Amino acid sequence: MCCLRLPSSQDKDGGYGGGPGQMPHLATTYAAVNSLITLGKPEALSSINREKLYTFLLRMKDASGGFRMHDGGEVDVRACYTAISVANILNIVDDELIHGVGNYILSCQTYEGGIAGEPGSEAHGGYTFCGLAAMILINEVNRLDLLGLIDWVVFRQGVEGGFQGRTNKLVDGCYSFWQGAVVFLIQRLNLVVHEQLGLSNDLSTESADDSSESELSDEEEHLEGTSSHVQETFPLGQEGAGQDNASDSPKIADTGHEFINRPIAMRPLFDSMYLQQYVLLCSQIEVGGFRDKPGKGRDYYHTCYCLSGLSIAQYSWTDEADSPPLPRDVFGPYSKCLLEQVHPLFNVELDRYYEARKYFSGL
Ligand SMILES: CC(C)=CCC/C(C)=C/CC/C(C)=C/COP(=O)(O)OP(=O)(O)O
Ligand SMILES: [Zn+2]
Repeated sequence: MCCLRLPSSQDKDGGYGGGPGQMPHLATTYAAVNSLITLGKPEALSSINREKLYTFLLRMKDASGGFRMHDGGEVDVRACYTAISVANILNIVDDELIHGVGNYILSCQTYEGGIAGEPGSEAHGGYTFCGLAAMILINEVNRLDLLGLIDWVVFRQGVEGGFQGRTNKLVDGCYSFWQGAVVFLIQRLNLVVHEQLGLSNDLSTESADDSSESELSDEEEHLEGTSSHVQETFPLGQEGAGQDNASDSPKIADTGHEFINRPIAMRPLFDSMYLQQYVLLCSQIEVGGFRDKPGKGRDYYHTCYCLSGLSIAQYSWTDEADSPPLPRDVFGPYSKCLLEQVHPLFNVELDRYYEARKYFSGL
């Protein structure tokens, strides 16, 4: 099993390469850390040299505020996310690491509303997830134009049910996670969205009342009488009050934990059942594994991100972490198809995330 080789992929100066002897790289460091957390045993967690990893992360930091993927490598939003993700989950994040990251990511949000890999490039689902997740982790998500981002992402689900990565491109199973998770994260950002809409809490409550008087759509009926499901619109001034407000912001080390415990107050902005159908019926290969689309071969990357996207879709109607979806929100036989929930900011199984947090917060 490749994970047994991970300690030897750890560079003597910190970080992980793709294999033993290879140069440390942020993408493989992120993959190695998440793999060790998924293994979850103390031997796996204690094998990570956090002090050296921190110095590797600082070495990757660029004057622009962003991070580069490896020594002499490219600076992009993916590097910002992978650096901040491992720093947060390993409890080694500090002000020096996050300094300027928000400015860099902000400079990558495009006229379309999504986020590009670098300033001046095209908005893309992979980088949009990275940028949004990193901004949440550093407590600066209110600086993004979330209304523009919503406008962009809601049009990325194709008639096939899957998501495309960018405008006018084909759908692909891996974007089930990259784009699906963007929506899943936005569902927990209702207060920032409301602020950017210029709605006060009172107005929001009024709009909730108004909509309850209007004729119910199919989705609204879906929500009727389901106490374990999200409200039709935001119950502001109740749960989540003060979130994303500088004075009440969680400490940077706690952002990943605080975020998952936010109640969802916004229904999904994509068709979750249709996405599940794309993943299971179009991306899945009968002999096992997942692919981009019919006609393509399976690979580990698409298997990982199709499954993570499927989990995101299955849990998109639940209103709190750890509560299981209703059978009607899961496509296919419940006992056979229901997946574990993933943490939407780190893409590791939620239970393993909690174990890792317990372990690393005690160090
Ligand atoms: C954490 C981590 C490693 C993040 C990676 C994020 C990610 C998936 C970035 C996308 C990269 C990219 C430009 C793909 C376009 O490929 P394409 O032109 O073949 O595909 P497209 O037609 O779907 O755009
Ligand atoms: Zn893909």
